Order: sequence, then structure tokens, then C-alpha cells
Amino acid sequence: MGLHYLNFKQLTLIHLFSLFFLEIKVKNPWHRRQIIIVTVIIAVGIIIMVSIGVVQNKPLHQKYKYGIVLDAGSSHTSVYVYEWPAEKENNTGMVQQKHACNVKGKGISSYSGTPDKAGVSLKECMDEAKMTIPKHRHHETPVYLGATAGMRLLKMDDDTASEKVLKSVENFLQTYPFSYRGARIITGQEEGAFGWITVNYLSNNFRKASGTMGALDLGGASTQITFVSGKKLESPDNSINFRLYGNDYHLYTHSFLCYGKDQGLKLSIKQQIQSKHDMTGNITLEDPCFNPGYSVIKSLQSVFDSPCTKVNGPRIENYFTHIGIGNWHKCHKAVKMVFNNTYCHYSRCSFNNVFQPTVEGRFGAFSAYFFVMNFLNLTTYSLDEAKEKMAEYCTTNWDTLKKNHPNVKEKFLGEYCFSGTYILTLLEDGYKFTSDNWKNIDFIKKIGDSEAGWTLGYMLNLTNMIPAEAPDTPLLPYGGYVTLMFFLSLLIFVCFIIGYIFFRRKSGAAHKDII
Ligand SMILES: O=P(O)(O)OP(=O)(O)OP(=O)(O)OC[C@H]1O[C@@H](n2cnc3c(O)ncnc32)[C@H](O)[C@@H]1O
Ligand SMILES: [Ca+2]
Repeated sequence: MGLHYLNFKQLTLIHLFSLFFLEIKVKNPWHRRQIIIVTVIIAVGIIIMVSIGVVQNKPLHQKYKYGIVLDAGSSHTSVYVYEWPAEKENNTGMVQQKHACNVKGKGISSYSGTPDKAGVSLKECMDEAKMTIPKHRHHETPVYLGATAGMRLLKMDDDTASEKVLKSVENFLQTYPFSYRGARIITGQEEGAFGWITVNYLSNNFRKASGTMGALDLGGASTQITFVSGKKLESPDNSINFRLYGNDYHLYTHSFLCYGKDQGLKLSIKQQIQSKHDMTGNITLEDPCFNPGYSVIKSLQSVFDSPCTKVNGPRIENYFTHIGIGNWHKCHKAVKMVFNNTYCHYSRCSFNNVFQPTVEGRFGAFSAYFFVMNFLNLTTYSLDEAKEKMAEYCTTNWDTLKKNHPNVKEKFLGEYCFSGTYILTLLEDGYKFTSDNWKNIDFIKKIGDSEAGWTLGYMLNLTNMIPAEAPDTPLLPYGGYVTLMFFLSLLIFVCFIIGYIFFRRKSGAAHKDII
């Protein structure tokens, strides 16, 4: 609006000046002093007009808005603070992660026995969020809490306990001056779809012709795969459609509950124990997925306590000795056993009779995919090279590993042989990635300053920040407008000078002729 008004005004003024100038020339071409004065006035006028145009159209000092999302995962809770320029809410790529805080201790589902403590466990991180966001924005800052697979499992196991935990976090979050918008268990489909929205929003893919990237999320208790598929989706549960920025996206998505890396380990240990032991006597599990020299006494309860591994019968009170024998090939074989590939009721499946079309395009693999592959230095290798490196890692002695990595949490260090093997097996034997399309997987933690995960997509959706249709944009970007105005003004000025010189010469010649 302002841009059009000024352009019109500028052009009108220029036009008036030029008429005035020509009139002087025609009436009295020898009046040099007046012409110089008019030229100077025009030059000053042009400078003033360009300056006004620049100042008037300059983006105003940015005002920011904020949003908070709590990712209540199975292994831990993270609090994310997002920030975006107030005037550009609907432009892609505008929302950025401003702050992240990891809540100390385990996930909220671990408070099933002491639900009252679940809420207050978030205090430190919520206080940090309060400090990060300017005070005058507090009351309008939305806060969302989404709980994932840990709470899904608790709900299956003990519905009342899961309600109590959610109530506890709800009561606590409501004590803050923010705009509380709910605490709920999100579905696996939402988790997959919002992870996909996040990575594509951050990569600016919704406004580019290059297409989108798939999303692979490996949590502690569940894992998600989401991508745009050109194939017919044979099962409605796996299909989700979005219209974003004027484009339609038909997504395939699936969340495997119990196939996160922690529950996957329980499945593998359960499978190995049951195949070799009758569960009554002393059990020594020789596990090929743990390094030689690893030996820890663990309770059977810790393996069989989850709905993913629950067995009918008497309570399991025994302990077992978990011994590592470090053999990648045997480990690979054992891990494959947790993926059921024996039957498929569709034209094609990933595993466990779940429909999945062939993977297509590039993928961003985040969360534990990144933590594990990054630690093992496997993010840039081919599938075959990654297998070779894994074989080497798994045979490394436990004491040597501990000595080489004194700062790495022992639980993670001990599990990397299993975790790396689990990831390769899930991707190859589960989702059917091959040596050829392995290079299409990017192991990522962040895009720009923002972490890859479902939280950003969840907030963008709930605050309606991704419009179905592309918003109108000005014909020219601000920089382009200023440059164009400058050069047009310069051109007009040069024309005046040339005109002036031309008239002077002509009138000079006429003067001579008369003499
Ligand atoms: O999505 P859900 O399944 O609810 O789980 P989560 O959200 O808690 O899961 P994360 O992605 O935070 O972590 C996935 C797993 O990776 C583990 N993890 C986190 N940091 C790690 C690291 O540096 N090295 C290895 N494992 C790590 C963590 O304990 C989990 O088992
Ligand atoms: Ca997660």
C-alpha cells in the first residue's frame, strides 16, 4: 500500500519538475542560473524521495513471539522454546528454536508410582523458559505438553497411573504465567507426521520445487517412519494427507510401539533368554551384542516389566548375569529375530505385517539414529562399510572401551554394539533400505539451530502457522525495491543532465548564428 502510494507520488513529482524545467528552457533557454537552481532542486528532491522510500518501507524493528513445547519422551523430557517474528507468522522457515532444556532424571512415565512428583520435576526447565521469554510476552505464550511412547505404554499397563501423571504435569504447568494449552499423549501417527513437518519446514522444502524429505525417528520406546509415497496406500491407518502452502502431500506414516531402542533391547534379551533358558534356574546370558568383558547382574524384572515383553505366568523375581561375547554376525542374527518378516497380508510390508511401500527420496534420521551413528562415526559410510565398522566395534574389549571413552555414560557405551546393530537391521531388514539407497539417509540432529523432532511441527499445526494456501508476497523483496528506486532515480537525474547539456549546446549555436 505504502509502496504504491510513494511510487505514484515520486513519479508525479518528477513529472512536474520535468515540465517546469522544459518550460524554462523553451521560454528562456539562456537563463543559466535558474536552470542550475532547478537542477539542484531536482537532485535534492530525488535524494529526499529515495530516502523517504527507503525509510518508509524498511521493515519495522522486529517483534518476536514465543511458544513452548514439552517433549515428554519415554527416556526423558525436553522443554523447547520457539521464537518467530510477529509479522511473519505464516512464512515458512520463520520459527526457530530459541532455547532447549533437558529435564533431569527419567521420563514422566517413570513417575507412575509417585505421580505427584512428575509435575515438579519440570521446574528447572520451566524456570529457564520463563527467563528466556520477555516478561511482556508471557501471558500470550502457548505451552503444550505432548507425551509419547513411554506414556502410551503406561496407559496400556495402568490407565489410572497415566491419568494421574498427566494431571500432575497439567497442574504444575498451570502455575506458570503462560497460556497453558494442554498436556496429552499424542498418537504415533501424529508423532511421525509432525516430525516430517518439522524437518521439511526447517529445510524450507514446502516452498521449493525439489520435493520433501522423509523422516525417521528412533526413540526409546517407539520408532516412526514417514515419507511422501507415490504408490497407492493399502492401509488407511498409514495414510495422512496435508495441504500446505498450496500443495497437497500424501504421506505414508507408521509408528512401531515397542521398537524404540530401549524396548528393542528388551525384546532382544527376552528373545535370547527364552530361546535358551527355562527361566527357573540361574541364568547366564551370553549376549553377542555386548562387548567381551562386559558382565552385569540384572533383574529379569527390568526386562519383563514392560507391556512389550510381558509374559504370562508367575512374577519374575530372579536375576540374570548379562555377559558380552562381542560377535557382530551373531548379534545381527539375534536382532533380526525381533522383526517378524514371516508373513505379509499386503503387497509389501516392512515387518510385523505392517504395510509399507518402497522407501522413496531422501530421509532425515534423527534422535537415537543420530546419537548412535554419530558416536560410532558411521554417518558418512556405506551400508557395507558400516557393517564392517560395527563388527570391529563389537569385538572391542569392554575395559578398553571404558578407558577410551571415560566421559561417555556407561549405559550408552555398553549398549552401542546393540544399538548400532539394531539401527542397521531396522533400516535394512525392517524398512528395506538397500546398499543403493543407503546414501539417501542423512543422520541429523539439527537443521539450522533447531532440533529435528516432532515438537516444532506439533506447535506449527496447533497455532495454525502453516497455511493451506501460500500467502501473498510483495512483487519485489525489500532490497530489490530499494535498488530499483535508486537506479530509476539516477537514470532520471542523468537524463536531466544530458538534456541540459544538449539544450545549452543548441542554444549556444543559435546565439552564434544570430550574431
Ligand atoms: O520417543 P520416545 O520413544 O518416547 O523416547 P524418547 O523421546 O525419550 O527418546 P530420545 O529420542 O530422547 O532418545 C532415544 C534413545 O536414545 C538414548 N540416548 C540419548 N542420548 C544418547 C546418546 O548420547 N547416546 C546413546 N543413546 C542416547 C535415550 O536414552 C533413548 O533410549
Ligand atoms: Ca521421542
